[in-house]
Amino acid sequence: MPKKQKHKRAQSSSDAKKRAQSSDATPGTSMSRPALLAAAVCAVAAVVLRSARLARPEVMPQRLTRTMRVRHARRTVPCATTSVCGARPCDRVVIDDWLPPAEIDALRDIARRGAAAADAAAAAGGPTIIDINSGFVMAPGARLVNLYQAKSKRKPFGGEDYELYRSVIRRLKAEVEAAFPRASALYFTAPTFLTRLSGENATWEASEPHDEYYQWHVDRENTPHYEFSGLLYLSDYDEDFEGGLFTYDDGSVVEPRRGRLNMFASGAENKHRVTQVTAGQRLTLSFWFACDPAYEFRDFLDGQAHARYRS
Ligand SMILES: O=C(O)CCC(=O)C(=O)O
Ligand SMILES: [Fe+2]
Repeated sequence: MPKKQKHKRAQSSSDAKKRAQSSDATPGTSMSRPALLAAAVCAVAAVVLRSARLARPEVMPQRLTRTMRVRHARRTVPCATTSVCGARPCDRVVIDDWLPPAEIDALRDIARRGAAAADAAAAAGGPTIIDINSGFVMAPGARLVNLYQAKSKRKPFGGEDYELYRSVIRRLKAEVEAAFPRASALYFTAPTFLTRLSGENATWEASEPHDEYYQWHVDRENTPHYEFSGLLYLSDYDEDFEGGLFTYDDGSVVEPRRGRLNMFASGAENKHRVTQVTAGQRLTLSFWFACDPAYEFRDFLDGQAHARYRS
């Protein structure tokens, strides 16, 4: 070891000894008590600041692109109408990376298996709507298929699929209740869908009034007991598909991104539509919550059409 360096080491070890002997030093450290206290105060302040930053919602950008990653973006929107729920926020909230990629892939696979039931008869383009509860799959040009009444003995979904679906819905409920705090509970309601919007048939065109995804609409005007709407995107804008932007009528846009949870109050303040998908496939899980317990959909994977809600 070069002399100079040796000296430096020896010097610093004797310094350390001196510091340890000093009455101001904390046993086992080379820091004085005041310095240690200052460091602890700084560390606590950093944690407090960080959690304050995390607790503060971000403001939703006018166009939330796929590559932006928001932790909890909110736009405050005044309510356009009152509802049976009474006072509640009418905001729009987006949370990214809400579900881990493995669960997104599993939901994508459920959608793929469900949609396959209609594919033989359907034109590839347009929306395919899969109602996991009743088993109905609806696609343009195809007759209505019921997955649970199909002649084939092979059921499209198994126990693990249902378990995942139920668990996702349970977590969604907690998230919607946290995003839109109200005095009383919310109830998961029907219908709920996995939807595939396909751009693969260039000749397919949206037409009034049934292709409502592509038309301006208010969810509560279509289904009066909807209080809060939610969409969990299972595919990436510009990667998995083209077109397919979620657009509010005030011009703000949400680009779908895998794992992006898009929630909003279902009234006229949040009129929206989806622009036509022009290539690829766009997959979404859509769900709604009511505030009237009579519309609660308890055992929602019972294969029954949702003529009755509470089981
Ligand atoms: O898929 C979307 O982004 C929106 C779908 C929608 O508007 C609806 O299901 O009511
Ligand atoms: Fe909608």
